[in-house]
Amino acid sequence: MGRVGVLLLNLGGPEQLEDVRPFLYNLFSDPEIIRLPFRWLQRPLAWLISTLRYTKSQENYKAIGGGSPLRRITEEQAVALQERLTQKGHDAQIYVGMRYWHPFTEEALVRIKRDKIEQLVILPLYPQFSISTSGSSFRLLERLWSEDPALQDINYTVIPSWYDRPGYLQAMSQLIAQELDHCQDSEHIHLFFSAHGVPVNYVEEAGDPYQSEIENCTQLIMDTLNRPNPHTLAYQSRVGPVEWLKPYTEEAIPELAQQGVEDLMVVPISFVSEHIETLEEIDMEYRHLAEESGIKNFYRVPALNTHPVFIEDLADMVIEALDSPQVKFAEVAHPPKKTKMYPQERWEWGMTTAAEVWNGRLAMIGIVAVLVELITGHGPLHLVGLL
Ligand SMILES: C=CC1=C(C)c2cc3[nH]c(cc4nc(cc5[nH]c(cc1n2)c(C)c5CCC(=O)O)C(CCC(=O)O)=C4C)c(C)c3C=C
Ligand SMILES: [Fe+2]
Repeated sequence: MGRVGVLLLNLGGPEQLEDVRPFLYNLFSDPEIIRLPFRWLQRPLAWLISTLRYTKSQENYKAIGGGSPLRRITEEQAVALQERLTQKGHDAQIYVGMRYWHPFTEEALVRIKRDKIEQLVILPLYPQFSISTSGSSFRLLERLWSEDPALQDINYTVIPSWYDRPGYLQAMSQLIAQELDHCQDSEHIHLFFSAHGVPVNYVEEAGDPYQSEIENCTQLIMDTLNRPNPHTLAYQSRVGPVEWLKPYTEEAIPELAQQGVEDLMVVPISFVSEHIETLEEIDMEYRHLAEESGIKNFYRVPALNTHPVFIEDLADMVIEALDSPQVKFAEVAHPPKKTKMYPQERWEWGMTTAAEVWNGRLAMIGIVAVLVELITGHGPLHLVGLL
């Protein structure tokens, strides 16, 4: 086997407050983040949204110390992974490729070429696949590969998602168990799995497997944890006016409080590192909301970061990927679209949406017929030659 490299993919985050606006511009310029009917609208809209959003976003980054810790933690994960691979007898160089901030994916590829890597394992640091995260990075890589013959010489393989790996599930349940064991009467604590949301149309129309992977992952973690605690899954970090996956975290927390839940433990589920959405959104905004809603004890399970069981599993994933048939971008970058059937297209008898739509259509034909007769002096049947 030639020189081995591992490319860790993540989203990236602004390291200082001045980075927030250009970071948001990069994020919203991505058609996998905002899906628009016209490509030419993407950049003007990205400029508008980043301009309108950055001061509020800067306040959030200020609240967690002035920048995202995502780069530092991802680089620590890279070092830990390299050490674990070495201990397992595998010499590999690890690269970090962020989608929207430094070190950009493009920068990582320059280093990969410079180091003359021959075998590359591409490993997204998102346990579950979404078009908006791993999918976006895979599409970018697919394009960069198609434009660069030097990259085409590298034997690469992609790991699309890994939420069902026993090591990852074990590490997550260890973190939850540890947190529960610090509390009294821990069996009464309600476990609240909070995943990053995506717009509903990603799942229902674009075929994003994200929701089903998140649901399976939650169940697998609960099975591995093997404790009697009740649990709920909800989705956080909604952006913009369209409908996102439900229940929304900000609605589910007060609802649980109303049902009498007093002890809530939030488990961040779609992230493996601490970042703005754990440190600010969960630890500050949702904690405040929970306390206002009547939750007495609010706990949060930490992100995996460099948890040794997790790093061990990443190392095993890399070794297994090197020994398995290669997975190419074309297989993972484009999930098959779903053909959505709207309720008004599915015929059912009775006072249904379909009947209402057909009544409307027939009424429109009637109105047009009357207008035609008023204007031409002849009815439609006369006009088509039937009378
Ligand atoms: C699985 C994880 C993530 C999914 C799915 C995801 C989808 C998604 N995100 C936005 C909008 C924003 N995301 C932002 C930051 C951000 N998002 C994730 C993860 C997922 N995003 C991470 C790891 C980060 C970086 C956090 C950091 O520490 O800097 C932001 C910027 C932060 C803010 O202003 O709130 C935005 C905006 C959309 C629209 C989307 C799906 C379509
Ligand atoms: Fe996000």
